Amino acid sequence: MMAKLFRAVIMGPPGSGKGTISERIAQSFGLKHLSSGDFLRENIAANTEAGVLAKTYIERGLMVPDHVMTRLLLPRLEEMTRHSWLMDGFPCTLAQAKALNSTCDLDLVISLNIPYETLKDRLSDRWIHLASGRVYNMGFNPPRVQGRDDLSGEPLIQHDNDQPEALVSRLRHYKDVAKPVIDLYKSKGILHTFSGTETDRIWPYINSLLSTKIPSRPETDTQHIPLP
Ligand SMILES: Nc1ncnc2c1ncn2[C@H]1C[C@H](O)[C@@H](COP(=O)(O)OP(=O)(O)OP(=O)(O)O)O1
Ligand SMILES: Nc1nc2c(ncn2[C@@H]2O[C@H](COP(=O)(O)OP(=O)(O)O)[C@@H](O)[C@H]2O)c(=O)[nH]1
Repeated sequence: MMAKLFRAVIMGPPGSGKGTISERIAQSFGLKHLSSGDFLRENIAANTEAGVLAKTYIERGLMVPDHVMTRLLLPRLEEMTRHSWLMDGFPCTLAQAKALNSTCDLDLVISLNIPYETLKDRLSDRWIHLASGRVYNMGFNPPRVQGRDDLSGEPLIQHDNDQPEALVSRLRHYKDVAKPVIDLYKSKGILHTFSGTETDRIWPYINSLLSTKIPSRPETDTQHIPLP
């Protein structure tokens, strides 16, 4: 019998630890970590029609329009018929959530609720490897060689919009657009919210929630993760 696949979304403001926690979930539970930012970077690098369009928004520090995001992501998700996944960075608007809803049934949504001061401190110290999207933090998870990506050895950069001046408006925007999405998932009974200032303290709670839903062993290319 074909086992059911597990599909989850992680939401939270910039700097809330979506990427960091997604990596831990992927490692512990074998879900594929999908990231809207990674899909966009791939499409930009490959010069696809959607990638060329998305680039014009990202370069101006703007969100990519919903119709571009859904055109880019939904076909990729529809192809994922053999893997359980965790999506980070999508949906981030109600229109995106409705479009996702028409493609698949989510099992679980994780929402991270992190205080502003914590976000500000983390982001002002976030260093990024542009080509891969890998992130570092000089205190929390520093690179092995200062200023260099662990895998490629290429230089790390900081985004202007991670600096405190840009953060207030990014957070306001997140709150406005995420609220109806969070309300939607709450009404479906699949929303789980985690609050705190340290990823290491939030992680055990997420880990134990997921342990009740999926076995903690890596998924191979040919296996489906069965639900208990
Ligand atoms: N779901 C989405 N809808 C619209 N635009 C998006 C979406 N996801 C990503 N983008 C755009 C805006 C982002 O500036 C850009 C890169 O995304 P991402 O790698 O997630 O970085 P980010 O630094 O803005 O997010 P975060 O700080 O939350 O990690 O792509
Ligand atoms: N100091 C500190 N930094 C953290 C913690 N969790 C994540 N980070 C760092 O904070 C930044 C934002 O995390 P990230 O996972 O990119 O968040 P995202 O924007 O929600 O995807 C990164 O530089 C992480 O390395 C934490 O508990 N403490």
